Amino acid sequence: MLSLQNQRQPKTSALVDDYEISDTVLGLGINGKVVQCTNRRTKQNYALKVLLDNEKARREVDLHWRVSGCKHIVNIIDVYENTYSGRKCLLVVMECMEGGELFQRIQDKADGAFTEREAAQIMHEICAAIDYLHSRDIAHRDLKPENLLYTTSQPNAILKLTDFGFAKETFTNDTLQTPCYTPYYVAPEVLGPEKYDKSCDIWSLGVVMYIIMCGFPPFYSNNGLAISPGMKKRIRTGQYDFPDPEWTNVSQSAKDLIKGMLNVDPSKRLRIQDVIRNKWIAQYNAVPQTPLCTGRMLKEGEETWPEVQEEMTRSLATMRVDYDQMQIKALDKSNNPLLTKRRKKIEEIYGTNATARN
Ligand SMILES: Nc1ncnc2c1ncn2[C@@H]1O[C@H](COP(=O)(O)OP(=O)(O)OP(=O)(O)O)[C@@H](O)[C@H]1O
Repeated sequence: MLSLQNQRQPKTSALVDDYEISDTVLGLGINGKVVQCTNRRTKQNYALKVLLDNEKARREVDLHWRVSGCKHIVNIIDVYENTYSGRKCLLVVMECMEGGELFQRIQDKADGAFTEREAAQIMHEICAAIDYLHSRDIAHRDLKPENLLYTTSQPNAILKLTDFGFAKETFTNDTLQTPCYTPYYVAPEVLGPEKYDKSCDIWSLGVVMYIIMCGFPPFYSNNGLAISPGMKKRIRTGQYDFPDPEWTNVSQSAKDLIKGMLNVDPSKRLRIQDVIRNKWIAQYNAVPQTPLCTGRMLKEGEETWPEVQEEMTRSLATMRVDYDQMQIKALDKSNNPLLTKRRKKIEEIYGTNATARN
């Protein structure tokens, strides 16, 4: 159930009255196409994402809209609720990110032109987006290369995070949203551990930073199959290294930061506050200008890049499921008397499996 508080309402007028939809496809995702559209009055170009209107889509739009004010998050301009061939759709008009994906831009740089300091600046921008979200108790849960886009192809372009399809409010627990539950009386910590969802974003930050520094991922499957059992084990046990020669000149501070973000235990993993306070991020202007081999390695691995993306997508999906289950277990084990009382009441109403619904 979505809170109506502060929730903006989509327009019910026809989108085509205000925007002309073009044939230019900006990107493809599991939820459909993102196409270019043009404001009829201002002639400005925008990106249009079409979603089938359902509860999941409403949540995506609501959360994305709420955090649209952040400089490092793709801005939502307008949302329409229109019907096409009898199907209700949500039409999301966003700023058009003409600069394309982060890793394409790094790959396009001349060999040796990309330095550790630039890498730190990029991480600083991505961390600003995650900090904005986490401080508002929202976890993105789908932070991956293709969701990091540049405003333009100019040198001063801004890097922004998009795609809130898996975003989640970290203090809302569906299991407790029953008529007998009054949220105003309950302290946030009573609602259960919210750390798992946020720690998923920190793991992604660690993987993205690793790739930014060297041009290949920390975990990959040996047999070419996306997320093989071996790869899953390596992720779970934190088996990755910093091989030579790509990592030889990279600073120890950068490696330590990655280690902190890829800690296998989500409760020991760094939090976004630790990350943004880390010297390598906070004082990115003082990071050494050591040339990195990222561009060359990305070029060399161009053919396998779709697999790298696929693997990260699957790893995140696995992690979301695992963490949701850990969260439910942690809730079940909680000794908090108020929670126990509520759980008993829920069980009286819905039966014994009620607390496992999510
Ligand atoms: N505002 C934008 N400007 C330009 N291109 C965009 C914009 N938003 C999305 N795209 C492109 O469209 C692709 C798909 O968008 P998005 O990730 O939002 O859709 P999705 O269906 O949720 O995808 P996914 O499969 O990643 O979950 C992006 O990877 C990107 O290439």
